[in-house]
Amino acid sequence: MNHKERVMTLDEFTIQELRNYPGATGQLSGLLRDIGLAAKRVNVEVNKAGIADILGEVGKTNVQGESVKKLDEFANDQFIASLRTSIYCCGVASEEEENFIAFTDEHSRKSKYVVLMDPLDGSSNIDVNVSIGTIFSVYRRLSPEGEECNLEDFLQPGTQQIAAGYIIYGSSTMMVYATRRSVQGFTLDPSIGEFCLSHPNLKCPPESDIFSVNMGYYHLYDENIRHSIDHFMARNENDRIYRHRFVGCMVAEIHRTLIQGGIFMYPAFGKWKAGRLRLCYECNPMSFLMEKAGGVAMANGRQRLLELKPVQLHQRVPIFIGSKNMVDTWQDIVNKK
Ligand SMILES: O=P(O)(O)OC[C@H]1O[C@](O)(COP(=O)(O)O)[C@@H](O)[C@@H]1O
Ligand SMILES: [Mg+2]
Ligand SMILES: [Mg+2]
Repeated sequence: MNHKERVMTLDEFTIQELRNYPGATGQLSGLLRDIGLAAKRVNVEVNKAGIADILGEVGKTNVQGESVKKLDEFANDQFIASLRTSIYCCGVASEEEENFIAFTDEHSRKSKYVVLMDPLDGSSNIDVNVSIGTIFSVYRRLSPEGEECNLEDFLQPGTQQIAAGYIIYGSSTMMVYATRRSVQGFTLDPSIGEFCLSHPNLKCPPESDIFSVNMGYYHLYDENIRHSIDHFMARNENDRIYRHRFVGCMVAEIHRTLIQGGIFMYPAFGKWKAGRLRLCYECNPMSFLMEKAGGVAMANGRQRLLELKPVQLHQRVPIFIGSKNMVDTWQDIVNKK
């Protein structure tokens, strides 16, 4: 790189955005910077997980009955602490907390945003050094500013999101977020400890040769879902070849899909009759981001995921998300059956 070309940091970028939109108050920018700061703290622990006492389980289960890993708990505590300190957030809901948390101090009560999050996504990858992530979603509260936030603030349809994004702790650490205007990707430069704008104005390619689904459950999926998956599997050498990927971490699947295109599916089946992934803090934020990047996100062959009205914080939902043409084709197949 020419030494005169300087990559903008997250802080610099959000300040520049403020200049472009003079009506903006800077509160969302401040909130995104606070989330970025918590992510850096989590990143430090993730990076030394093998030598710090951070691998393995805490020895308790969360509200979903899943075993909590030490890193799940650490990430949850870090993000909540940052948001509590932030003057831009009045409350948070997390995968690891049964109920939402309303921040009661004067500054927090006056702020207009609530945050929903999966502090550590892809938990089963932690102990084997495979990509993990954090997912977040930001809504403007419905309750009056100055009061404590309430459950309805957190149960808004995904279409109402103001911003959403993820942090991927992968071979490098990135923060990617969407606002109503665009999707921007920042890579953590460890030499200066800052997220730097590396992937401006991300767009999901409309077509790709990658499909992603847990094939271990193939025989448990409904017939029309199996049929739609079959479409991506070559039967003879003249068939179009698709490549299959499954990382076991939604953040990693979405990140790959955003950059290289493809379709990621997590259908309902067996014990996950309502789907496996969570609507409010996994599927809604990723669907918002994917749509802002030109992709599509469905809850079934006919239902746009973002239009669902959540009825509870930890609700689950099936998801079919990714490149526009591929999800459109998938819909045609699944609706015909
Ligand atoms: O291996 P399985 O059972 O298909 O589950 C994989 C899915 O579980 C998840 O890890 C669930 O998220 P958590 O790790 O936050 O519970 C997703 O990221 C991933 O897509
Ligand atoms: Mg998750
Ligand atoms: Mg999680």
